[in-house]
This record gives sequence, structure tokens and C-alpha cells, in this order.
Amino acid sequence: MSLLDALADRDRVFDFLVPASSPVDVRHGPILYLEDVNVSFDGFKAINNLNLTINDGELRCIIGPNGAGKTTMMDIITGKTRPDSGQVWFGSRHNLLTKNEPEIASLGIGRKFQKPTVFEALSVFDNLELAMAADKRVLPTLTARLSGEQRSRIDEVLETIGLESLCGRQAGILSHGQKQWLEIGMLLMQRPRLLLVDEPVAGMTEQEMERTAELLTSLAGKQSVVVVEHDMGFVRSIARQVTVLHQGSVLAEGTMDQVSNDPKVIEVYLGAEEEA
Ligand SMILES: Nc1ncnc2c1ncn2[C@@H]1O[C@H](COP(=O)(O)OP(=O)(O)OP(=O)(O)O)[C@@H](O)[C@H]1O
Repeated sequence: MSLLDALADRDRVFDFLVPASSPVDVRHGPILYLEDVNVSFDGFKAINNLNLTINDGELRCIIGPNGAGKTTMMDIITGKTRPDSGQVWFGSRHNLLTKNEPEIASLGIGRKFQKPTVFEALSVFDNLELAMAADKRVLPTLTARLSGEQRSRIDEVLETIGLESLCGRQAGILSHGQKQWLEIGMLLMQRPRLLLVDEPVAGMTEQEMERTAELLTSLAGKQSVVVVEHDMGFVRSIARQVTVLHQGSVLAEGTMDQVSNDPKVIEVYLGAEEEA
């Protein structure tokens, strides 16, 4: 063990010594840990003593009414928004509050926004190749021809996202759902440890939703996946553990059956959803 590893292992105080590329350490705890996080915007508490733990390989769904703080929570994890107070750790080594957005991405946290942002003029294959280039470790090699290993990584991701037969087609002609899967594939090219996925099924057909449910559940285990979603049918189809946010805090946590029978959750969220 190097001196750096020894110091990093010894105490979190030495976090500043941990290189950004150091592996995520989940040997003794969760992959993502938020403790007593607070964020105010002009005096309004968007995140209020938020505590959240995501285990390695877990698929977690986050639900909650509009304005509950779901997006702000994702923004905090990815370094877009700095909390006023609290702790945010990626494994036991990486204090995310000391890192900026690119550093957090390079540690292995990928974020999928609601709207797909694929390169429409490029083929499906080229989109995936370009996403690999965003991984600085492989950038120098991509200026030459793809290595066998890189090609097989693209093939593997194409299979995962179910777009093998469309790999030569322009991304612009894909359906909305296929574009979403391609974008998830682009994130996978960088081998993230944690994927944050914002409203993946908005605007999808029933069939696309089913395929997305299969895709996200197949990713869990290999990486941790946090899905923010309003579509309760979809959440029910994929969720093992559900966290309900309300007014910037965790209102309830448990299986879908547990949270959907929780009177507090029915009052602030599910009741309103059913009436809508
Ligand atoms: N940059 C900002 N400035 C001021 N207020 C903000 C800002 N970002 C978020 N808010 C407020 O913080 C609260 C939480 O917003 P957030 O977008 O995190 O909720 P959400 O749960 O993602 O909602 P939705 O389901 O509608 O996407 C809201 O009241 C919102 O208006």
C-alpha cells in the first residue's frame, strides 16, 4: 500500500490527498451517502436535512410531488449545486463536496437528463464511439483505429441497449425511446459506477416503457442506478426500494407496497396523483 493509500484509508480528513481517479471504496459502506444536506434558494429551503444512502449495485427509485427537491438532489450529487451544509460521499473515499462537475463525472457518476441529447447527424455506433472519447483514459488511442477491446465494448453496449440492428443508422431517425436508450448507452461507455436517470419514460410508448424497465433492471447490480420518475406504473414495474421526497426531506422509504400504503405518502403525493 502506498503512503497515499494509507493516508486516504486512515481517515476522511485526508480526502484532499485522494486522486480523482482513485477507485470508489464500497468495502465498508454504501456507494452514495448524503447526510443532513441543506440547500436554500433565496431563503427557501429546497433541501432540508436530507439523508440518503444508496448501496452498491442497487436500483433505487425516487418519487415525490413537484418541487420536492428531486432535481436539486441530483444537482448536489453531480456538483452542479453546492449545499449550504451537510456531507455527500461517493463510497468512503470521495468527498463530493470538494469536487467540481467534471471531477465527479470522471469518478464514475453519470447523469441522464430527461431530454435525449444524442448527436443526431452521427450513426448510433459513432455516438457510442464519441462517448468513449469523453473518457480521457481512452482519448489518445481513439485518434488511431479502434482497438479490438474498444470495439467489443461498443458491441457489448449496443447489445445492452438493444440497438445492434440499428448501429449504422443515423441517430436522428431513431424513435424517442431509442434515443433515450442510446444516451444511456453513451453513459455506459464510460463505465459509470452510479447512474442518475431523470424521468426516463416521459413521452415513451407502453412498449418502450417495458423495454426501458428491462434495461434499467438489467443495469442494476453491475452499477448502481437512481431513477427519478413520476410514472407510478413504471416505478412499480422496476422498483425494489423507493424513496419518497417531500419538501426537501425523505418522507418515506421502503418497497413500493410499503410506501404506497403509507398514509403520509398518500396524503402528499399519491392521493394527488390519483385525482390528477
Ligand atoms: N435555482 C433555483 N433558484 C430558486 N429556486 C429553486 C432553484 N432550483 C430549484 N428551486 C426550487 O426548489 C424547489 C425544489 O425544486 P426541484 O426542481 O428540485 O424539485 P423536483 O422534485 O425536481 O420537482 P419536479 O418533480 O417538478 O421536477 C422548488 O420549489 C423549486 O422552485
